[in-house]
Parts: sequence; C-alpha cells; structure tokens
Amino acid sequence: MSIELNALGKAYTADEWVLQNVTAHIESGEFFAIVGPSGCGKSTLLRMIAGLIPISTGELQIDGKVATDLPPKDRQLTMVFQSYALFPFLSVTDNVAFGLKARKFPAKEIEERVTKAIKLVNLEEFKDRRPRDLSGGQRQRVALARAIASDAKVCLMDEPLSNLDAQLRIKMRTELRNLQQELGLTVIYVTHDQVEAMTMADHIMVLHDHKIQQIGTPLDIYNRPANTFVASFFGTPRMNLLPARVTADRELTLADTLKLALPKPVPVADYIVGIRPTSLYLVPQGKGDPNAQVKTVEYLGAQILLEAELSDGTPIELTADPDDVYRTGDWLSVGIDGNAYVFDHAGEVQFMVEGGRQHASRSHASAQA
Ligand SMILES: Nc1ncnc2c1ncn2[C@@H]1O[C@H](COP(=O)(O)OP(=O)(O)OP(=O)(O)O)[C@@H](O)[C@H]1O
Repeated sequence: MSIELNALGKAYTADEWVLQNVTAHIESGEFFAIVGPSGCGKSTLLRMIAGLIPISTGELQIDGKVATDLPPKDRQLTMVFQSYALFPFLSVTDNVAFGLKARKFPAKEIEERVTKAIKLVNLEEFKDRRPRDLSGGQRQRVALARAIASDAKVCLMDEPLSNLDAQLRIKMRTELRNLQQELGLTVIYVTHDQVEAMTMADHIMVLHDHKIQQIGTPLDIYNRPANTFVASFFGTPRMNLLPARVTADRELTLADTLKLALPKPVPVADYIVGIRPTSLYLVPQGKGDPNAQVKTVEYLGAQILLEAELSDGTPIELTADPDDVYRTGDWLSVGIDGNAYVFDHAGEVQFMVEGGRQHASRSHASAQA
C-alpha cells in the first residue's frame, strides 16, 4: 500500500506551526525513515498518518484514496511504539491476539495468525509468558508480532528500538529489515538516529526546523547533501564546515590554508565548504607545507580522529592511520582527498567538487553544478 503526503501541515495552537508543507510519496513495500533531531515533528507526522491527531492542512492518501479525515480503524495501518504498549497481565499469545479478538475475527483465523506471527519473530518458547518476564528485545518482538498478526500492509514505527541496549539494537535492525522485506510491508519508521536510518531505509526524509530538508536514498543523502544541516547530521565523525573564498583565478581557498582548483568558473564570493574528516589526508613529509597543528588525538579503533587547528585558527577534524603516532602540538600538512561541498551563507548547497587528491600545488578536481 502506498502513502501520499500532500503539503501536510500541523499547528497544535492557532499560530504555531510544528510542521509545514510536508510532501512525499511512500512506495508500497518500502522502508521509509523519518529522521531529525528531538522536537522536529517526527512523532507528530507519524500520528497524523495514523489518524491519532487531526491534520491541520494538506491531504493524506492511502493506497490512492483520500484518507485525511478517515478514522484510525479504517486506515489499515498498525503502529509499534517505543514503549511497546503491551498489556502486562496478558501472555505473549494474548497480547498478539488482542486486536484481532477486538475486531471479532473468527477464533480459528486468530489462532493461525497469532501462531504464524509468533513464529516469525522467534518467540515460540516464550508464548505463555507475561511481558514482565521477558527481556526488552523480546518485548519489542511481541509488539512486532502484534503488528504482523493484524495483517495490515503498512506499519508505522516510532523509535521502536530506542529502549534496547546498543548490541541488541544493532541485531534488531537487521531482524526488522529482514522481516519487513520477507512480508513486503510498507514501513514508516521514525528515528533520531542517523545510523539507524542509513542502515535500514530505502528512502530517508530529513526533518528540521518545521520543514523537510531533503528526501533521498541513504547514499543520496550522504553523498549529495542539500544543505549544511543534512551534511552535518549524517556521518560520524561530523563533516567539517569551513569558511571559504573563491578568488578570481578559479581557486577555492579554505580558511587561508587549503586550496582547491575549480575547473569551472564560479562566482567570486565567500562560501562555506564541507569536507568529511575522512576526505582529508596527511601529505607525506617533504611534499607539502605544514598547515595544521594537532590539538587532541582520539583512538577510535580502526582509525584515529585528530582534532587540529589550521594555521589561521580554524578547527578541523580528520581521520588518520592508527599505526602512526601523533602528539598534541605536532605540525602536519593536510590535503583534500575526497568530495568538497560548497554551500552559500544560507547553508544551501551550490556545487560539489568531486574527489581528487589536492594540496597546495597539485590539483585535478572536477566541479559539478
Ligand atoms: N499535544 C501537543 N500540543 C502542543 N504541542 C505539541 C504537542 N505534541 C507535540 N508538540 C510540540 O510539537 C513539536 C514536535 O514534537 P514531536 O513530538 O512531533 O517531535 P519529535 O521530532 O518526535 O521529537 P522527539 O524525537 O523528542 O520525540 C515539539 O515542539 C512539541 O513540543
């Protein structure tokens, strides 16, 4: 079942818009993540789709039919909450069967559906237990089984994994994604966790400041961020955002120390340039002038994260090989070896300079409009 959001808006009070102009098409069978910082309106949007709160403006369509004012029970959606919302006094089986009984399904059908759903989430040996005798991950599986048993084709999930410990959360991401694909479910999944969205979703909607910032595949969002918000929200360690200037001789100068050649003419102006820490590299000794001083050294396991300061005082972060030794105060020569994103002062992306190893004297970049 596909879902269409047409210019949806929500104001809880007369003049305070929590969401404005939210437009998106959610394909049948896709995993669609809604991601953004706390308070950006993710849960509000999900509740509007579920019919739990009224839509202030715009139109919602479910499966090609207008559903803006349809009661929740007629929307053929199920919802999984962060809190699981299980009945503590009912067994796993009865929790899973509850909605079907309430909707007066025939007993035989209830039994078949419940058995199948419990099997799918691997809870057969726990089916007679009550929620309090289960682990957090098992409780979450009960909530999932309940959604699966309802046979709805669309499942709305609001931070369903956020109460689980880090290891279980990673395991459940894969389980959930596999189950979604196996069942061909359309999932709309709210999370504030960019990694969760990146690893699970087919498409991601990024919300911030009451508006959609970007919708795209995880790769689009990572490789072609629309603005500085999206650029710095996705990716760990965070993208460096540096002051930059385009000079008349087609050179982009970052923080007075790093330079990128621009093959295309670009308006002479001040910009902000985004470069991921993994796209900065250390020029071998003797091949470049020292331009950055190490401030802190953090071992991340497979990488070292260096916080450094360019010679004009601009802070940058870059990753380095963990086999090399760095100390606070060391001077390094830093070059660019990856994409650079050029944003205007409003934070909107203007163009991108792709790949290519560059430091002060060598350059072979290609600018894309
Ligand atoms: N019932 C309500 N009445 C008035 N304002 C509300 C109500 N529910 C939410 N809000 C406000 O709407 C905004 C969006 O809240 P919402 O819960 O949708 O954000 P969220 O992105 O899901 O945040 P979080 O990740 O913290 O759950 C917030 O500023 C919140 O205070």
